[in-house]
Amino acid sequence: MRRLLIAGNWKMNHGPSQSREFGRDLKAKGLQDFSPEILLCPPYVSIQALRESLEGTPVQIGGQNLHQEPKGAYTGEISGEMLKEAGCVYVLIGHSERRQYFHETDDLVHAKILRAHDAGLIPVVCIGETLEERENGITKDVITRQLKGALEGLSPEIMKTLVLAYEPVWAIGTGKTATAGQAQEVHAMIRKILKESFSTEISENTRILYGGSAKPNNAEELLSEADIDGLLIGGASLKTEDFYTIIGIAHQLTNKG
Ligand SMILES: O=C(CO)COP(=O)(O)O
Repeated sequence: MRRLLIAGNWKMNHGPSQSREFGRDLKAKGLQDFSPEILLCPPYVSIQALRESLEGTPVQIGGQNLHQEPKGAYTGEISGEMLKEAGCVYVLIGHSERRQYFHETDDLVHAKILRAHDAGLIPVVCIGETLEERENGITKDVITRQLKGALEGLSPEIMKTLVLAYEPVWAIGTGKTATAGQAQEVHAMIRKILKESFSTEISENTRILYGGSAKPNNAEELLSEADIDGLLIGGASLKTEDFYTIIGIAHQLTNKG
């Protein structure tokens, strides 16, 4: 059974005071009886404020990235251990903005997954094709390459907890959501690759989130698809009301698998 996961990626938005305010507002709405797992990934400096303001709620905190080494002379970077100590449970790895602006490769994504696991964090590994790749009809090749590059050789132990997020680059921050059908098609393909590369069990148990202009008005349609096990939300996760509404929609739909 795959428990739905509703995750927010705040990217470079919401400093400590805004995060605290968001946390207070969300907590005030009451989250105790919701069935989906809830995750928020704020900027590093806001982790503590958000965690403290959501104390006593089921909301979990995640990092947006980590360095592939455990420590050392890497100015401006953050380690998995530090994220863990700060209270993170998850960490995003290989987001398309990291791949595009910070030149992260599939090999680096693979190294970061291993590091996250060693640090006791659950990786949320992001994959997705660009508009050009989709228009050239190579979505399947791109997804296959990203998946194999990131996951090949990982132990069943890591695969058992790891979460995938399919985020078509052309749908991120553009207001252009993949249709539920387009997303489902790729999610089903990802599950097939997992089955071929690992096992039926891993394929059936791995959660695959969708990300890219997910909003209150399309959440139900997306989450109703058989292979969509949650959402990774950018813009709409910055507003308490929108994020809360999406969690409520997921609650109504409960688990998959
Ligand atoms: O990149 C995303 C989440 O990681 C999606 O961002 P938007 O929801 O703003 O399109």
